[in-house]
Amino acid sequence: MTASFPAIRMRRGRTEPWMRSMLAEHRLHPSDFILPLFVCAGQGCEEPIAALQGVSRWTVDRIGAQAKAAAALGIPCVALFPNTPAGLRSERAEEALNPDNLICQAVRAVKDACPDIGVLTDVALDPYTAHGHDGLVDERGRVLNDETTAVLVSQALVQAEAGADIVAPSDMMDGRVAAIRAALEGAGKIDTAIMAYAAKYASAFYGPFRDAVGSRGLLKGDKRGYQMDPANAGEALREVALDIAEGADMVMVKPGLPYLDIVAAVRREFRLPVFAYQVSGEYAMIEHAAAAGAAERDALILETLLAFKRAGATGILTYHAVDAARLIGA
Ligand SMILES: NCC(=O)CCC(=O)O
Ligand SMILES: [Mg+2]
Repeated sequence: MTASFPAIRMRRGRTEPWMRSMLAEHRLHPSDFILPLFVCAGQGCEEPIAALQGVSRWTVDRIGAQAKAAAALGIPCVALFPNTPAGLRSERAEEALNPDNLICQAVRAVKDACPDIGVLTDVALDPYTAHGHDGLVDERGRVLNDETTAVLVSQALVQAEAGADIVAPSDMMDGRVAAIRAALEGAGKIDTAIMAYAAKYASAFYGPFRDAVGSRGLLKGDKRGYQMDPANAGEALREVALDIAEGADMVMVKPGLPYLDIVAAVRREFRLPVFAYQVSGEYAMIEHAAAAGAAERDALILETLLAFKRAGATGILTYHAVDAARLIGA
């Protein structure tokens, strides 16, 4: 017999839906997602965010219902972000330490409405500074590392005290994970976890988020003095190794899709949960592509999210979490 047929027919595994389902190496589940929620001042309000079509800011009295709806879909955790009123933003971000600020009120509201969902809060000063940077700045406009870390420690404690389950330093200061861990232990907050934004890149994909939290136009200069250079991969592994050594329970890579090589490398190198943040610009690209008729929205959502799983992500922070959980229908 002549070998006039392919020795191996890969297509046999693709013939029928049941076969494809049986052989799938990765799949999406609602428990893969963390839903970011934006909080605004006021009462009884939903404020649609123009730059993030389909995403809104919610007042504290309405945030609990959003978390409840997410939990009902099987989403295990929400990430809360405040749009601090302009009058409360300052050079030194004092409002970040107010135990009754928007974020603390929102944490309590979510916990009241839905005790079973996890609450993650961002530790960084950009929603509270008048200059839009994640930390305190010197007279030349450079972000001060150790002075900022001291404020971040207090901010993390205030959030943990309000009930945050996971504090997520997103500032990229050196040494802040160790300082926050030590302070949490000292305060008896031994179960408050730290998800370190370990490899956060200085990215062009954050634009719509700055609208969402009201810091667009405030930023003086850029964040390249503390966030990572998109040119670098090895440096990301060093950042992750440091955050692990300092006591991070889980790490994050951000943005998401353009940095899947980093997610995959972190997964290969380390044995701890690694999350990816599909950021606002990625969300906007999908929404705009779908609105322009370039591609089918639901398919884009599911394919991009599945790509994170394939790369090795434990979970994904995504503004599409609710849509995706509905689409999966698990
Ligand atoms: N610390 C949280 C973010 O910076 C989010 C960025 C985005 O969604 O563009
Ligand atoms: Mg670092």
